[in-house]
Amino acid sequence: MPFLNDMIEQNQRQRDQHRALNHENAAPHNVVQAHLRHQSALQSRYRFDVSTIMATLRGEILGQDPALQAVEDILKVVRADITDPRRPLFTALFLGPTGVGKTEIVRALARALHGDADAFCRVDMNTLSQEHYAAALTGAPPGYVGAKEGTTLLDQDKLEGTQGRPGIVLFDELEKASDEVIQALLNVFDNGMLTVASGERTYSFRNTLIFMTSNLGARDIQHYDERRARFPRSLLPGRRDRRHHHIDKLVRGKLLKAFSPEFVNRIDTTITFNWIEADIVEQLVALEIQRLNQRLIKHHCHLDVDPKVVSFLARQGFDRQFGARSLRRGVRRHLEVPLAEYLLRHHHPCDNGDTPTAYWARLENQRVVFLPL
Ligand SMILES: Nc1ncnc2c1ncn2[C@@H]1O[C@H](COP(=O)(O)OP(=O)(O)OP(=O)(O)O)[C@@H](O)[C@H]1O
Repeated sequence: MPFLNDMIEQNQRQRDQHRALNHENAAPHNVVQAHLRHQSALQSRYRFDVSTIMATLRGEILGQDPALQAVEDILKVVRADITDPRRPLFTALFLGPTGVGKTEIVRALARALHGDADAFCRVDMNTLSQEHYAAALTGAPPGYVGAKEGTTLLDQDKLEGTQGRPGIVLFDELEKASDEVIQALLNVFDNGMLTVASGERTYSFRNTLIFMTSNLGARDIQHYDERRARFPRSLLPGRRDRRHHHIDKLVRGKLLKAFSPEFVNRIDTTITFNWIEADIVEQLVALEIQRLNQRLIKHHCHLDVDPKVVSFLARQGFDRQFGARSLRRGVRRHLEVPLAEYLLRHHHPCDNGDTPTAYWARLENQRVVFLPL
């Protein structure tokens, strides 16, 4: 009878697994396999879907595959709920040039995880370099000017997250942090706790994804790239891996000069972001227009742009040195300003649901159509 056969087989399997687990000389590999087979369900307190989050991130962040891969790896380990409970869930350091998506990836993650791009606690290390603010993070003696600042610097809810979703904190411009702040962070990396303002308040980072950004080495990357640009073949897509490898080495060297090995050694992942390359510039412009359209929803309008306009904005707005920010400036100048003028003239808050009539302009002899939704 198939049913009996199944039961006999299952019993035999369980006996084998048991024997494998108890066998003194069993190879570790076998033990892990047997043990995994024994587990039937994932027992995780986290309630998010890694592939859904990654699909959102991949739609929002372009040209940064190694960084996206690192975030995916982080999320998998967290979702499986196998991180060390006495430490932060993960610490990642994002390095590289300006305007390439280091902060945006954290915003996109906050949006995908918590439904709000600002649902993360951002600490600007530049501000912390002022002594009295630093005291707010490191714990000032009572009566000291920084002693009461802890509550304003760290947003406990955003930092600690919820039972099913991790909190997110971003320490921006890490290279500007003072030695005391770095020491405080080192303790956080070690035991996931931070006591500030003379012991009055304790923050737990044990359910927190810690991200840090730094522009360390950005100037060296620029010089290196300028030298390479004299040899156009070196900028060909096929050479990118070698170039990225070299830049990564350069930046890591800088990192070790700026911070102690103990600090660097406690960071789980260090990623050097790529320059924005010419071949993704049009996609970035299209993405900026998509973001603008999201913001236009509340005005019941939509912007319809001819692909030739996208090419124009990509051509004239791109400056590699300033990354995607230069493109945003082009979109603002050529699209946002005329649209804002149009909205102010034709779309009054007291319209009572009236939608504006379609508007269109010419940019580089191409149509930019502004449609009522
Ligand atoms: N790779 C990218 N994909 C999509 N959008 C990007 C990307 N890089 C930059 N952007 C756009 O440019 C803006 C600026 O990027 P971001 O704030 O991430 O810069 P950054 O790398 O953190 O630079 P900085 O070190 O100067 O803070 C973002 O808000 C986003 O609109």
